[in-house]
Amino acid sequence: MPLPNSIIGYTQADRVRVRLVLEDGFLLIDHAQTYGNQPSLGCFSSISCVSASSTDILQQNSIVYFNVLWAELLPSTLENHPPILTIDYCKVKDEKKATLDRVSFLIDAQNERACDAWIENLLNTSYRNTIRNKRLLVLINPFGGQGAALTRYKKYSAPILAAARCRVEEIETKYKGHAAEIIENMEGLERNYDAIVCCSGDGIPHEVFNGLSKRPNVAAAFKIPVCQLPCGSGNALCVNLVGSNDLQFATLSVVKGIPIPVDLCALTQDNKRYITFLSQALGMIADCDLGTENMRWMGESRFTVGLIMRVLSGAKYPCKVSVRISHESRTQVRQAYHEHKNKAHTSTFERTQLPDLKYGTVHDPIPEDWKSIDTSSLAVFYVGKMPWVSSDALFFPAALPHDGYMDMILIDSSIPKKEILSILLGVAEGKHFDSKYLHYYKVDAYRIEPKAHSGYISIDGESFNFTPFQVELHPGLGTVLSRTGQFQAPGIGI
Ligand SMILES: Nc1ncnc2c1ncn2[C@@H]1O[C@H](COP(=O)(O)OP(=O)(O)OP(=O)(O)O)[C@@H](O)[C@H]1O
Repeated sequence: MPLPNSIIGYTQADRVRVRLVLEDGFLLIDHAQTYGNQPSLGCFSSISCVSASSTDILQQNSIVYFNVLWAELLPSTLENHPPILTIDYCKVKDEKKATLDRVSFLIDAQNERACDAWIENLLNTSYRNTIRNKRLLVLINPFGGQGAALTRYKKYSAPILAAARCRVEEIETKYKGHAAEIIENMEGLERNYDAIVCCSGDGIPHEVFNGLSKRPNVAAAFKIPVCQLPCGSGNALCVNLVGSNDLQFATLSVVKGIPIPVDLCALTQDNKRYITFLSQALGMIADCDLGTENMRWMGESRFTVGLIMRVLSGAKYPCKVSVRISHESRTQVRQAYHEHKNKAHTSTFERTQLPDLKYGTVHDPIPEDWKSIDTSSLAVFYVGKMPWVSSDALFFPAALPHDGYMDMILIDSSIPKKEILSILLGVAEGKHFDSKYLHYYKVDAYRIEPKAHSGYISIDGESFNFTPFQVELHPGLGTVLSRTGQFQAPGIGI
């Protein structure tokens, strides 16, 4: 028997009769059915009053399925009091901010069974693209976001996860590297969880991907989606997957997110092998990120101030870059972007072991077909696998989750200082992409060898040794939870 797609209920406050209809894309809470085109006689407790046209009714009294968390029928506890239908959902503003809310209706006792079936229909539709009652492993860095991560999680995220009836295990990280250890060693991780949620900055996801790479069955481990509740100082993973760093909106996206495969990068340095999911930087960006700790008192502007100081002083970062470039001109990069943008996501990775390194490690000879760029005057070396590197820096507008390339930006310090400044201060909207003063390549492997004795290397925002490293791609190795199945970035025009 098909499940019913509408049910009659009554508002609790004034017993106004309403029809709850499962429309295409949203749940309609319809006064008009009862009263024709007349204004309604009352209001719902949590939804604004309806007064004018049917368009207003639609706009004001509908809940998009993505925002529906749960619905249930509470049997009546008092004699002669009908059962109550409750619908928990997130009120969403501008596709960026969310708040938890609930609407409730009285149901005729004789409609109880029909209402149960309707609820099933509503939940099936609301969770069409993802798992219901997700089992979540939440890793909380209590020091993330200047020590506010735990409090913010409890206040803003936990209530939404509870409303969605997720089954949650929370673990606080106790020291640097703890998240990687938890993920590497947890028994039954693949069996017991539907997602790993990093309640942190980008440091914990970095550790999680590295922990997953050490599991005995790497293919199964990397199928667990990783996602982020933005509770750190840098929350790029969330910005790319959710399109906002509002904690409640991100929590809704954890509940409703769609698993998608993402390329991950293998990095070798000294005698170690790592996974990096976001970015690798040397030069001004790494310097401003990691070398401005003494300016933390300035808050977020330390990065901009650090940048201006370095550009004005003509800072240079001599190094040798050897790179396997797949798309070199901006036209080729655009073509590659549009070719891959709408391709179906199919993860090709099936072996149980971490894939072999196609190009060896940083200690092996450099393949002959790699291009060599030997420069004493590099200003910026930045490689990314996701468009946003922070909520206000769209450094890699052409990056895609699963195109098999990393995006590389090189800027030489010999260009006019005002051009470097305008590029770096203009990344907020990704407008630098068309600047003739920078190189923007799609690459699939590279090595960088710094020539100075000391400096900063930033990998996913974390500080690494200042020694040569080499990176190549593992296409589609990782899985993340995306709000829409894509990265949330404007992309680049044709
Ligand atoms: N209990 C802990 N004590 C100290 N360091 C920790 C702890 N838990 C996690 N860490 C480490 O803190 C680092 C930063 O974490 P995260 O990215 O979550 O926060 P953040 O606020 O963005 O920090 P930062 O501004 O330092 O990047 C990571 O390297 C992580 O391993």
